[in-house]
Amino acid sequence: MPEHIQTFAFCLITVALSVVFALLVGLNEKVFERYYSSGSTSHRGMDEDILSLVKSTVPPLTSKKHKGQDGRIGIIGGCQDYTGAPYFAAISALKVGADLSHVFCTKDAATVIKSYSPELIVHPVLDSPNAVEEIEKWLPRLHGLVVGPGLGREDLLLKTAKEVIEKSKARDIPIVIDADGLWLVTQQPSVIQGYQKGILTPNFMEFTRLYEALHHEPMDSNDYQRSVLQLSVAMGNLTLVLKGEQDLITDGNKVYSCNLEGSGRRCGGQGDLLSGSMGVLAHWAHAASTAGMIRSMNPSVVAAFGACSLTRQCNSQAFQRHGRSTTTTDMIQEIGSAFKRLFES
Ligand SMILES: NC(=O)C1=CN([C@@H]2O[C@H](COP(=O)(O)OP(=O)(O)OC[C@H]3O[C@@H](n4cnc5c(N)ncnc54)[C@H](O)[C@@H]3O)[C@@H](O)[C@H]2O)[C@@H](O)CC1
Ligand SMILES: Nc1ncnc2c1ncn2[C@@H]1O[C@H](COP(=O)(O)OP(=O)(O)OP(=O)(O)O)[C@@H](O)[C@H]1O
Ligand SMILES: [Mg+2]
Repeated sequence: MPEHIQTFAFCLITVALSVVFALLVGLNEKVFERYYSSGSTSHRGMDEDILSLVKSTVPPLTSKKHKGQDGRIGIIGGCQDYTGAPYFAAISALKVGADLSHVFCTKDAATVIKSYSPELIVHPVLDSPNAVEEIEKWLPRLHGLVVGPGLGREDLLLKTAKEVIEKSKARDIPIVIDADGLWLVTQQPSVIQGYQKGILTPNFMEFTRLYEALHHEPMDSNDYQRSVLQLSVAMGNLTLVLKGEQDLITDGNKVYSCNLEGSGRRCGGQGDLLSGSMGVLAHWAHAASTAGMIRSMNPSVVAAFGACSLTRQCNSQAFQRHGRSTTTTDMIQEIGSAFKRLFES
């Protein structure tokens, strides 16, 4: 066969093989997409869609606003044993973009928390005899509440937290429940059951306790997605975030998985950064939803996904600088640039 015909045949076969290969890859992607949209949803396109929804909820910075308009967030927590957790949550809320951050804690925790930062407004009322009245006075001025970081498990403090949750629900305030607030929910699920502006952020142990309290059987550790769906439904389609290697987020309809790369560093306090940021993002998402700017997704799920992505991005950035010595304080220093990268670019 002449040489030019041989070359032509070779090119033809190469082109044909490339076309077949491209078709197979395309088909594979379709199957992948179908699989994920019917089960847990986590792939780049979907992540970007949710992140752009989060972006759309971020209020613009303009010279026309007054202090407080972008969010006044309250943290219920801080007792003799734990002063770091409410501080981490409250300062994270500010760093994400809330204008004011209030901490309602016990008397002996207050001076300690104030001394960490002059930016926080600290109310030493949580163990006072009229604690609920003292906190209730502030509720009309709050846009979001985070209940639980460093709250402790004393009955009296949990009772106060419960009454504050009830009062906040009556005012339609978005409520994130974390840490010892989840201990309360495990004892009395009805305190938040069915509240559409509520979000629970359990770590693995907190989730296990909640699941077993509601389902009266051990959870299936081979299928966390199913367990998280079941628990959300049992809680009246409440938004849940099961934190871990992947953060699983659901309102009982679909499970979204946030697996943006963090690092292998698991220092205490990362969960507090998450719940504090979520308090702000929940306020922004519900405000955007009321204004008709989010229609396709539950605003609580949007806020949860945004806060998980932000926490993991902070973890990754802090780890690049500090490696094994990374602490939550280092992560908090990254909030500004992580936020910009995820939500303002
Ligand atoms: N600096 C501070 O003041 C801090 C205080 N914290 C407070 O400490 C209190 C107790 O919180 P905890 O988170 O310790 O709650 P728990 O007392 O329920 O303990 C959970 C335990 O589960 C373990 N765990 C987590 N994930 C696990 C997994 N996948 N498999 C097995 N074990 C797992 C953790 O190591 C922890 O010991 C809360 O009030 C919390 O806010 C924490 O937020 C950490 C920082
Ligand atoms: N294995 C993991 N890999 C990557 N990121 C993780 C992993 N575990 C947790 N995270 C991230 O850290 C965040 C906090 O989760 P964590 O389980 O540390 O909460 P926590 O136990 O409540 O923390 P805290 O010490 O503040 O109470 C999660 O939302 C997630 O973004
Ligand atoms: Mg925690």
